[in-house]
Amino acid sequence: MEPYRVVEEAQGGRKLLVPYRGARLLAHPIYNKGTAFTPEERVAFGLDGLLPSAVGTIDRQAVRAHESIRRKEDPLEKYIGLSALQDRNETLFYRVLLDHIEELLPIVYTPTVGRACQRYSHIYRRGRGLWITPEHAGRIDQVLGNAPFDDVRLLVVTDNERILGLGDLGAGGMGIPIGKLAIYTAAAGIHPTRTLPLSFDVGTDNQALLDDPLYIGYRQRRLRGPAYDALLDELVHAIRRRFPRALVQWEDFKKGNAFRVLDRHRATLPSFNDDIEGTAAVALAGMLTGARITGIPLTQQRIVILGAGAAGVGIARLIRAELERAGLAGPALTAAIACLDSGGLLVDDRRIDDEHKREFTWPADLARAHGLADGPRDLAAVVSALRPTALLGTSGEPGTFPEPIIRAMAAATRRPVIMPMSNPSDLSEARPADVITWTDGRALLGTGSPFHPVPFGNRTIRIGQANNAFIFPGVGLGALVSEARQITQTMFLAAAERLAAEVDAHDLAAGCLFPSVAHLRRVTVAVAASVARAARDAGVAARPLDDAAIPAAIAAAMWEPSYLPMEPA
Ligand SMILES: NC(=O)C1=CN([C@@H]2O[C@H](COP(=O)(O)OP(=O)(O)OC[C@H]3O[C@@H](n4cnc5c(N)ncnc54)[C@H](OP(=O)(O)O)[C@@H]3O)[C@@H](O)[C@H]2O)C=CC1
Ligand SMILES: CC(=O)C(=O)O
Ligand SMILES: [Mg+2]
Repeated sequence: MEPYRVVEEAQGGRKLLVPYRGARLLAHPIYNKGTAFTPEERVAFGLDGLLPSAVGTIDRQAVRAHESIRRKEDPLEKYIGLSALQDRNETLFYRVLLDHIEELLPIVYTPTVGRACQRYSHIYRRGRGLWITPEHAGRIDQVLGNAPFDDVRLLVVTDNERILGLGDLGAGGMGIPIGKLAIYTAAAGIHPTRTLPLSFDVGTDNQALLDDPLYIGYRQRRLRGPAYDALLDELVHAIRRRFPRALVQWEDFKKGNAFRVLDRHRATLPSFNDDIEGTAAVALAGMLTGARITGIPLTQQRIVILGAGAAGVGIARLIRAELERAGLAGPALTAAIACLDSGGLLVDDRRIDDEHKREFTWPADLARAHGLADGPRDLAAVVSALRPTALLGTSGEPGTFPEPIIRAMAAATRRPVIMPMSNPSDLSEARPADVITWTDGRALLGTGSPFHPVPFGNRTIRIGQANNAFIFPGVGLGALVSEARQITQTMFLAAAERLAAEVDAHDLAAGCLFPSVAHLRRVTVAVAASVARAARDAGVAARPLDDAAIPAAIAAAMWEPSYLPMEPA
């Protein structure tokens, strides 16, 4: 591990201390400036003759790099091109990503990252981040010492078992931590040297991968049970020791491990599960924006969630917490949220072994009071009986919001909130153009993956993205600036409320539940400020900041992708 060092100069300038020269410097993505090395730097760092004559600027380089990405037609080729740029010159990669965030987020993130994860072993070029396997047991601390930089503040860790809605993708899941951290850097300005993607590669039960001669991962069936826990405990303690200031984001673990790992390590190190908690905050934000548009307060909404896994349970927990804060209690609180799994509505006259589902299981009496005593309790029956004002999908099953159900929603509610949140796009519970047609343009929509705007009548409807990308960068940034020791539920409530508040009057009038992704960086700063405040108020901030001090602390923590003058280290 090496330090990344920037020195402040007396005149207020900043210089980067660089430990490499010549070809090694050009090959280092963190320090490389390509054609933008100045004539003086070319002499000082032994680069003369290694670069063409013209001295470029990052602006011109960004135009060239963007042109070459645009020329590619296949999104997967664009992904490969962008990864190559990231591996060559990270500053330029982030500059291009930020300049074209709406166009490129669907490449580095959902939906294309899903395809990249599926094809990972076949498109693999170069390692990034760390891969921890059972072969490292007993020496994980030493392996963490091989990370390229020493002051890591943020890790995104996956065990690859539930990558988006695509299931167990083995070592290919690494595309997700890499993509999430790219969003952290683009949206929250976390410097790339402070981030570390980590694949907890404990094997795969995906037979096609095990049979693939090109598979790059740990070619064994998944480690499970106490051996899994012991390896993860070792990893967590090694992270604590090596990177004592780091926050960990657990990502795309399958439900059982997702809940267990989160609970087991919540107090060991600042950590959160993005699929359970980040997703919940984006869903709650969508509900709060919906309430702003319709004027129906959250406490009077009837909410149905299709999918009672990690995401669905997380959403139900956070919405319930918000409802409790608003004074709802008892049976009214229970009745406000109906959750369904593949067996239909969760009711206690059914056998439900999953303890997390039981948190949202209705007493049979409540189901009976709503006319759901006998007969099917599938989504169609539930929508017909409850006449919900909001329908959220976290099932990972495409087409599970079919026309009759959406039409029934629209018949009962003037402006129903409909959020098919499953990823990637092909797994969305419904396609926005259909939902808009079936509701005569009245639905308030949010989708997990990006969809093109939909023309309807004389207007074009922008589809808001109900994706945790609007939440986790602000939660991470707010937690880091306040040096939060734990990530609390109140921090996610604050993030959700702030995201909803960031939807402007124009978007509200147009019926958009979320801001445009083009504003991701501005929204992230706002969310981070609210999260830092919530961390302070919850008493978990080692650096409790006054409201007035928060904006400056956030601005100081954020990196802009531009080149610094260099000096030999
Ligand atoms: N937009 C966003 O920001 C996010 C979206 N997601 C997406 O949510 C999806 C689910 O993720 P996750 O919760 O982790 O997955 P899980 O596997 O934990 O949960 C899936 C749930 O859906 C239920 N289900 C599956 N098929 C049906 C069906 N036909 N009808 C009703 N219920 C069904 C399952 O039922 P059973 O329990 O009976 O098997 C289970 O309860 C993924 O596609 C993921 O990409 C996740 C995180 C963030
Ligand atoms: C967005 C996300 O985290 C997921 O689909 O898993
Ligand atoms: Mg996820």
